[in-house]
Amino acid sequence: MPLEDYKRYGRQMISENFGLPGQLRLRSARVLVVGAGGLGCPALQYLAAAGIGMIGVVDPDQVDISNLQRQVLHTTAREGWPKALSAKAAMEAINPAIQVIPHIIFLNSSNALPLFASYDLILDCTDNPQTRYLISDACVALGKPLISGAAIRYDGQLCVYNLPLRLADSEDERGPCYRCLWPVPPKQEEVGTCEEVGVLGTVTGVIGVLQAQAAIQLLAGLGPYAPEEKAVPTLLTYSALGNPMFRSLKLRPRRKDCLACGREGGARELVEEGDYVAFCGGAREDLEETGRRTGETRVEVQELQRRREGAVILDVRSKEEFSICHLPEASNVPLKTLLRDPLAYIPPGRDMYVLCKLGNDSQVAAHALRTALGNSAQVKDVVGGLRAWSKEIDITFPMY
Ligand SMILES: Nc1ncnc2c1ncn2[C@@H]1O[C@H](COP(=O)(O)OP(=O)(O)OP(=O)(O)O)[C@@H](O)[C@H]1O
Ligand SMILES: [Zn+2]
Repeated sequence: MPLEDYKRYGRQMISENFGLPGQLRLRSARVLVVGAGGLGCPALQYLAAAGIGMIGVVDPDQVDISNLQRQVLHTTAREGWPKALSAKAAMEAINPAIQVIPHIIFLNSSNALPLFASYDLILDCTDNPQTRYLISDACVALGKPLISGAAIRYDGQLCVYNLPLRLADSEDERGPCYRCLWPVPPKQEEVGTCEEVGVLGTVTGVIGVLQAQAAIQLLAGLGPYAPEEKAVPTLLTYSALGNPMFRSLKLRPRRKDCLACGREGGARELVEEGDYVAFCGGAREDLEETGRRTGETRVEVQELQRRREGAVILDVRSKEEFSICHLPEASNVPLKTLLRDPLAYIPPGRDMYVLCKLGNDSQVAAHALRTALGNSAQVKDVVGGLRAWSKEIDITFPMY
C-alpha cells in the first residue's frame, strides 16, 4: 500500500479486527452503486472516503436544484450535469486514489447482467419497484450480495439480500432475496414517490450511510460478517419520528417457491424475460401528461384566472403544501379528508374549481364531488394544477 494510505486510512485500520488486511480487502474491492440520488450520494461518499478500490456509479439522470436538499455529492454549480459525473467529481475530490467508473445509463434487463458481472457487491439506491426486482434477480443470477436501501417521508429500511451466510465456507448458503420477501409488487397507487410525498435529507442520509457501512463490514469481514460467524439476515427499519427509531427483524430463510432463488436458473430467466414494468403494474403515467388531458368539466388555468373573483376554489393538496403557497381565494380541504364526505364541501348553486399541484388529485376530488352531486357540471377541475398556474399565469407563484 502506498505510504500516504497508512496515514489516510490509519483511523479505520487501527479499529479492532480491521487492520491492514481489512484495508487491503477494501482496496481490492469493486462495488457498484445503482442510483446517485438521495441514498446513493451518502453511500458513495463514505465508500470513496473509506478507500474502496473501484466504485461504479449508475444513473442516467441529471442534477436538478430540487435534488440538492438530500443528494449531498451534487452542487448548485453542477446543475444539469449527469449525476454519475457529478458524483465522480465529488468522490475524486475526497479521494483521488480510488477509481470511479460512471455509467450514464438506465439499468435495464439488457445491461444489468454484463454490468454487475465486473463487481463484487451491489448497492440498490434507486426509487422504483421495477428496478428493485431487476437488481435483485441479477444479483441472484450472479451470486452477488445486494445491499438495499429505501427511504421516504421520515422512514427508511435497510436489508442485505442474497447474503452469503458463512463467508468462510465454500458451500454457497444464502439468505433470502428481494422476491422472497416481496413476492408481489406494491400496488401502483401505494407507491408514493419522494416528489409526491416528500423525504427528509437526513433520512436518506441515515440509510445511505448504513448501506455503505454494511458494504464495508461485508468486504472487511467485520462483526456478523466475520469468517467465524454465521450471518443472520435482518431487515432494519428506521423511523425518524418513532420511538424506538430503529427496529430489527430477523428474516425467514429463502422461500422454496421463490421465482428467482427457489429454482436453478430462475433468476437469469426472469432477467432475460425482462418483464419488470408489466410485473409492477405497467408504466406509470407521466404526471404532467395525465394532468393535461381535457374533458367537459376540466378547465385551463386561463379560465380560472378569468373567473377567480367570487369563485369557490378548493385546493385539495395537503395542509403542508397549502402552507407553502396558495391562491388567496382558495380554501384547503386535503384530498383524503374530502373523500371521506364529499357532500360536506359543496357550496349550494355555485361553480367550484378544484385545484392541486399537478392536476391529478384534483381529478379524483372532482370526480367524487360530481358523483356525490349526481354528475353536476358545477364542479370543475383545473388542468395542470398550480404548476400550470405558475408557468402560464403567474411566474412569481412558487413551485416546489
Ligand atoms: N433503473 C435505473 N437505473 C439507474 N438509475 C436509476 C434507475 N432507477 C432510478 N435510478 C436513479 O436513482 C436515483 C434515486 O434518487 P432519488 O430517490 O433521490 O430521486 P430523484 O429521482 O433524484 O428525485 P425526485 O424523485 O425528487 O425527482 C435517481 O437519481 C434515479 O435516476
Ligand atoms: Zn428469493
